[in-house]
Amino acid sequence: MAKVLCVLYPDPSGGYPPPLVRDGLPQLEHYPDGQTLPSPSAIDFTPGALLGSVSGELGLRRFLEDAGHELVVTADKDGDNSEFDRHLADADVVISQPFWPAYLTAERIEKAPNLKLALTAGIGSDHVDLDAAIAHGVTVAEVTYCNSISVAEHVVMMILSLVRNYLPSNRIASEGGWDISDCVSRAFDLEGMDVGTVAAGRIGLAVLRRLAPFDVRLHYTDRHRLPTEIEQELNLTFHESAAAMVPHCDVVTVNAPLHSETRGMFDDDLIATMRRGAYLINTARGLIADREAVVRALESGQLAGYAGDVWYPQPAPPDHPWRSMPNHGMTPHISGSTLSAQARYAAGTREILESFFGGTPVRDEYLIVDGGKLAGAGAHSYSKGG
Ligand SMILES: NC(=O)c1ccc[n+]([C@@H]2O[C@H](COP(=O)([O-])OP(=O)(O)OC[C@H]3O[C@@H](n4cnc5c(N)ncnc54)[C@H](O)[C@@H]3O)[C@@H](O)[C@H]2O)c1
Repeated sequence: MAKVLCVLYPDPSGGYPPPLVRDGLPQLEHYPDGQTLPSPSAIDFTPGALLGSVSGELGLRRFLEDAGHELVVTADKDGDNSEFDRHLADADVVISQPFWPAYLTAERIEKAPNLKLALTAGIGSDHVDLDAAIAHGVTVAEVTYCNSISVAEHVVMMILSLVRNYLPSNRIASEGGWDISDCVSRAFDLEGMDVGTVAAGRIGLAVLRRLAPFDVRLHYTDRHRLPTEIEQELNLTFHESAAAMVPHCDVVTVNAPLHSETRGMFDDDLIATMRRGAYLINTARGLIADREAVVRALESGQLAGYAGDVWYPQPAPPDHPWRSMPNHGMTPHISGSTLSAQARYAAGTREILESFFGGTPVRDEYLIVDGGKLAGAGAHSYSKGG
């Protein structure tokens, strides 16, 4: 029987469970491109409940224990003496969410001789050293599409928040003020702007689709070009690279995975080629943007705003400069962990575990690494040497 080690974020400060805000969730039929929703044999949770924190256990305990497996759930993931490290030594499966990532470094994979499956309850498996997983025959899987639309909605929200100067204006209202000049001296309409996405995969394309009605000019770059019908439908301008695209944009959104080609992409040099006063929204991964370069660009006014929910490391330390830089709209890593998304990735996690323990193939679109190489969604979207 297997030992499943699951790393989740801490419970709410007010205790678990938090009060239910709404009754149930809307029913979806399938994902926008027709991909089937997660399809485990059953679920042992109520959709809409908080599943991603320690006491939520992704709704997995009954299923795993009934099958005779051991489930260990912890939020204690960092430092040499963490509970995660102690249990990793004989774990067969590690489950982690990108919001509170258990960094599966090469050293940690080395110390986990039984490890066969690293499962991301969410999307984005860069917290796993993929080269080490390849070398050690560890399968890496994630719940592809589970929160792509959740993130796309968040991106649209943050673009509008920055361009219209929403957050400072909300603060002024909350604090009893009526300083209209202060609110509007940084506020613009999005209409007519050039908006570009670095990557037009599930999230990037969903952002483009959602922005089209705003009467903006849409741009994208991706290593896979979109079908001509989609380019024509959305009137997209394709660019060969991010470097070729960003000088033409007022707003840039980053929606690519973190790997060798994207690490540190938004550095001083690339940001210097952007339009003065451009906005940069990064909900992909913190390390795609150079931490200090972003701060410098906001301080100089080269960027008018930066927003996102991804940092490095996570959780970010209290003195991380992105917490205090000017004109930012940062949040903790939340965009892909709405209660709606949690229901999908908890179900998808169970689906992957059912395949893994049942000896049937994990859906190809869920695979990042398998059989000692990049596979499935991983082969499409990642490069080795991340
Ligand atoms: N903030 C969050 O909560 C959150 C949630 C989900 C995903 N994400 C991040 O967003 C990423 C994308 O998610 P998705 O669902 O759209 O995945 P996806 O696999 O559908 O799309 C990724 C796209 O990136 C493209 N790409 C890869 N390398 C590139 C490069 N060097 N230049 C340009 N394009 C490149 C791929 O061709 C693909 O089209 C994830 O890998 C993850 O890092 C963040």
